[in-house]
Amino acid sequence: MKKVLTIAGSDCSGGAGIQADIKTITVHGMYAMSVITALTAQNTTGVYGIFEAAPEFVGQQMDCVFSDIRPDAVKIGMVSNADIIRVIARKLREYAAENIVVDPVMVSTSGSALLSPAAQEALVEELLPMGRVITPNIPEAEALCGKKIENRRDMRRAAESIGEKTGGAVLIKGGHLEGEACDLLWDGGEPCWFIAPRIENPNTHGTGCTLSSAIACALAAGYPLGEAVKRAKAYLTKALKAGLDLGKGSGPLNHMAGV
Ligand SMILES: Nc1ncnc2c1ncn2[C@@H]1O[C@H](COP(=O)(O)OP(=O)(O)OP(=O)(O)O)[C@@H](O)[C@H]1O
Ligand SMILES: Cc1ncc(CO)c(N)n1
Repeated sequence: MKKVLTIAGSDCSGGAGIQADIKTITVHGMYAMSVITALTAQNTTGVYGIFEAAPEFVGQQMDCVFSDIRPDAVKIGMVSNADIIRVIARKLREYAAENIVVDPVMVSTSGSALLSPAAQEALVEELLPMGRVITPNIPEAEALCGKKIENRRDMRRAAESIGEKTGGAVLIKGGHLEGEACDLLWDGGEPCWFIAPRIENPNTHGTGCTLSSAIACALAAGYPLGEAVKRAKAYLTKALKAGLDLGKGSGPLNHMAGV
């Protein structure tokens, strides 16, 4: 059985973060492991509290995972502070982790900041260059390239500029633009578009977490990056289309509907 590790924050409401990742990995028929960087008190209406893990404890969790059950792929989500980011980067290097997908989580779907400015800098310097692919959404891509993104042309320019900075592939998710749900993968050559119809479903809590863990699963299964993104997007689209409607705000996906 393939093993996939998620390094992320806990979402007690179950739709994003560690919980979304474990559900996604499990329905892909893979063995899920988790290194928890922070506990969040959140639900479909917002993030109300964040309790960060001590950096040494994040390191200890990584030692326990890598020294025993080596992951075939690693997904990184919310990492919250610079010291945690540095420990994660050091341990990933120490264990020569493979197939790393970094979702540079900065803001929640509900608009709350999940990353401090100092942590943003550490993320860019230390963690993004380790990713086989990084998966910013539109506001995150804007923060990373310092320019506004309003259309597909802007997405293309941003992907190239971010990719040149980090040295790896970039998938910019277009969920926050209007019209079709277009994501752009840039891996050094001609960019590749992944286009799905926009689903009229306001319940999009955890779409980004779910997509990045599904990409990690496909990489663990041995698919090349383009195929991994294609499969992950198909999974995400099905999970969104299933039309689960829970909570008072932007609700979660049906992770079970995707496979
Ligand atoms: N209404 C929608 N219909 C179809 N696909 C969507 C829709 N909204 C988002 N997506 C897709 O979901 C994936 C995640 O994109 P999105 O831009 O929502 O990420 P995100 O903001 O990081 O997510 P989150 O912060 O909610 O976890 C992308 O593949 C995007 O195209
Ligand atoms: C813990 C966590 N990670 C990521 C997101 C992004 O949606 C969230 N809301 N919560």
